[in-house]
Amino acid sequence: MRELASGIQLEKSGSQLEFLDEELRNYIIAEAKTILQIQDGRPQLPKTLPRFFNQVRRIRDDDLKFLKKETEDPLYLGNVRSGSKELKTRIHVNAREAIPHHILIPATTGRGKSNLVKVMLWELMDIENIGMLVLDPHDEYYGRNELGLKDHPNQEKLKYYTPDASKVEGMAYSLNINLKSIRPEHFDGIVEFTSAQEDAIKLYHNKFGEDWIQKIITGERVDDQEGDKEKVRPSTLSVLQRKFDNILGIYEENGRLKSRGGVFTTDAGDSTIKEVIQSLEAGEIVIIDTSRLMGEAELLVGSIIVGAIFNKYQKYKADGTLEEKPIIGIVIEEAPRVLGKEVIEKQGHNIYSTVAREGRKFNIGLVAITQLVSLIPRTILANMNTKIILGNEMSQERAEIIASASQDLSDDNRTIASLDRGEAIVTSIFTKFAVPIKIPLFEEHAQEKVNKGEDKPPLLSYEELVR
Ligand SMILES: Nc1ncnc2c1ncn2[C@@H]1O[C@H](COP(=O)(O)OP(=O)(O)OP(=O)(O)O)[C@@H](O)[C@H]1O
Repeated sequence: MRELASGIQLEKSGSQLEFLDEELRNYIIAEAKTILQIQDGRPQLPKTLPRFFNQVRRIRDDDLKFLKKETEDPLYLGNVRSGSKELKTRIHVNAREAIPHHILIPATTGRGKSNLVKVMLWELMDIENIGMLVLDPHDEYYGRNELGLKDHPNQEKLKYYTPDASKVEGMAYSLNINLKSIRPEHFDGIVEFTSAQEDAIKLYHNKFGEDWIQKIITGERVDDQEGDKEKVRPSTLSVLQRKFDNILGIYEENGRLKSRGGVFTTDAGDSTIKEVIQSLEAGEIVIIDTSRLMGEAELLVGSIIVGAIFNKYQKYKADGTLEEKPIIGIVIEEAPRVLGKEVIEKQGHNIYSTVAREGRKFNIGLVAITQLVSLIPRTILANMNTKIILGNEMSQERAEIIASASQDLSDDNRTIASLDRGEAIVTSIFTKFAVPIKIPLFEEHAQEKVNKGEDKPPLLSYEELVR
């Protein structure tokens, strides 16, 4: 009947077409898919179909009581969504489980990735024993000039490193990294060197130890044993000098080393890396404002920190103390820069791809954000056991996301394309089914808590109490 009516509509009267009995003829076809069966209040994977002619209705909060059971270390992601209707039921994952199993946030631009990460970090500020390293290329999480993590009531758990700390109101640390903190392996898989350049680096490192970069930049000669032949060709040395200038902003002028941007230096920042690692090991959230760094320098800073943490955690595992240590999470934007197939094939593994493959054993996980999932190898995608899928209009990307999801999303291709800002689907080995959620807008979500904190009566001093 409907098909016939639509034919008439096309050919003749269009929307002016009148039905004698409109109510009777109009109907909506809904396709249903069984995702979960609730038996005695407990969710189970469905083995049977609902009865024929069973009543169909929209989901209600009451139906989701089983989700309300207390999760340990709950990381709130948003509320359950039915279409674009938001329910009251809140969705949490256990942060201590989900982070070491890696979280992937795939989305095209403008769909609310940054907002989601802000909400997640805000929530993590309340959870103990989780250290988060946040490489922040847009300097958007701390909230320098607007509401941000700095406004959280637990702000002492936050450490913010930025190149211009003195200009920041509130507690900020200078992002200075001494060249001596950088070792050749920190560049692995991040910066491409020819084999001649790699040999030169090895030679300088062997000969000058932690001063190796400095000596390359000042062009110190490395002569070979026989004394008459240079082991490093001048052209190789000058390419290395140019690379370090580009990446680190370090160059020589009138016999002195200069630092463009001031992040990498020779005269400060001896303890920065050590302090960051201490904070992470104390379960704090460390934001590194990398907005002034070149992409490679940002990855390098992360590589130095993550490499050191990874080594430490390997040792903790070996000596049986790993479980006493906080979980470590690393937030990285544009993840294909380090997890991309091409990058790994061409430049070999880097510390981030090592964490993606092996971090779970050492309680270290990634929160990887990307617009282009298809660039990441399936083996790595399959290892990312929680995916918070935001809207994506690129069909190839959707296909990859669906193929690597923890639940069957094969019918959800169009749904993913039409997800509005802040709407997402959470698919995870830690949820029984792929849950559609609405992520709150950070400003509203955070303001609620800030206001609540302000409503609290001020703490009384001892004198006031005994008076
Ligand atoms: N959960 C949400 N509810 C309502 N509005 C949202 C939500 N998330 C994001 N928005 C709005 O959408 C816009 C884009 O958000 P956001 O910057 O988080 O997106 P993005 O994916 O990180 O974008 P980009 O890739 O450009 O950084 C913002 O103006 C924000 O206010």
